[in-house]
Amino acid sequence: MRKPPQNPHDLSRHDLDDILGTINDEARQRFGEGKVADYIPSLADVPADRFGMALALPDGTVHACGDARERFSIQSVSKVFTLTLALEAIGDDLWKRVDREPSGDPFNSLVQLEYEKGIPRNPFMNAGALVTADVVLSSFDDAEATLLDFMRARSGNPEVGSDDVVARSERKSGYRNVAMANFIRSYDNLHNDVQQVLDFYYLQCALRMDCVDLARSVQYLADAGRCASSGVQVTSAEGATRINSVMMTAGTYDAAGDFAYYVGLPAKSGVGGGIVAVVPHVMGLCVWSPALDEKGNSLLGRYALHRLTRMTGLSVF
Ligand SMILES: NC(=O)CC[C@H](N)C(=O)O
Repeated sequence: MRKPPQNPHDLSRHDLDDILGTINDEARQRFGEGKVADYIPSLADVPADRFGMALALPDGTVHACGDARERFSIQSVSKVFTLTLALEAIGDDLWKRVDREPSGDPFNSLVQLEYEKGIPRNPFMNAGALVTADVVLSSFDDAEATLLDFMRARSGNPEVGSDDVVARSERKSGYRNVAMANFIRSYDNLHNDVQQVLDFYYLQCALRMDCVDLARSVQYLADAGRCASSGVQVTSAEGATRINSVMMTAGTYDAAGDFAYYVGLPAKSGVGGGIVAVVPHVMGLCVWSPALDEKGNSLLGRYALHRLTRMTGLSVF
């Protein structure tokens, strides 16, 4: 077994390519495990036997393997970026409307909302992401254009866009999200029209990006808020630390404890099979494989991040 380096900076570029190659080979041997999400009809057609992984360093270089250039529906991975926009727009006032505690419940759970009077547990469960979406809608004249510009600048890819077919499919089948949004509205914790909030939320979830785009997009969280693709200071060093901490405790829903245990990195998953993760001060990462485990996280994505932290010694613990 490879001995973890004493210092992450001891890893050469050759080592990184080697490690990605090994993980890619191992992951492909496990195709067939897990199940592609089918509750959003247009996601059900995505082939399960795909695996890609990419990592982006602060100097702008990227290492990738497998299907890292195949685009997929980023779904809840988008919640990292809307959280960043909302925090930049209204700062700590956000925490009056959404908490930052782990939920221990599935991403689409409604159960705590009534006890907690319409204040969602964290910005990464659907309920919290709807409130965050509402804040973004109230804060920018054209929230959709702001989000698209943000994603294009972070990824360095001007072609990033949202997939209308997926957004419409979710609009048709999103009964739970409709219930949740109306319930939150009944506590006055949504300020815009409910349908407008839902439509913005579906648009953000339906963004299509690949692993390289997404590794580049989260890299600012690994470099004290500075985005290598654009040279922009996206958030302060403190802002990046805070977002990473919420990813650590709530980014993978009721599997956050399991991720801390096996992976040990701030991470955010989506039901499209993508997971972004951050090695603070070292790199932004994205892994994608569409088949999910029973908690709704990519099964091979979790495996790959586990292997990466074990092979490199890079974990926050
Ligand atoms: N965990 C996810 O990726 C869920 C996002 C999905 N759009 C939903 O609202 O159900």
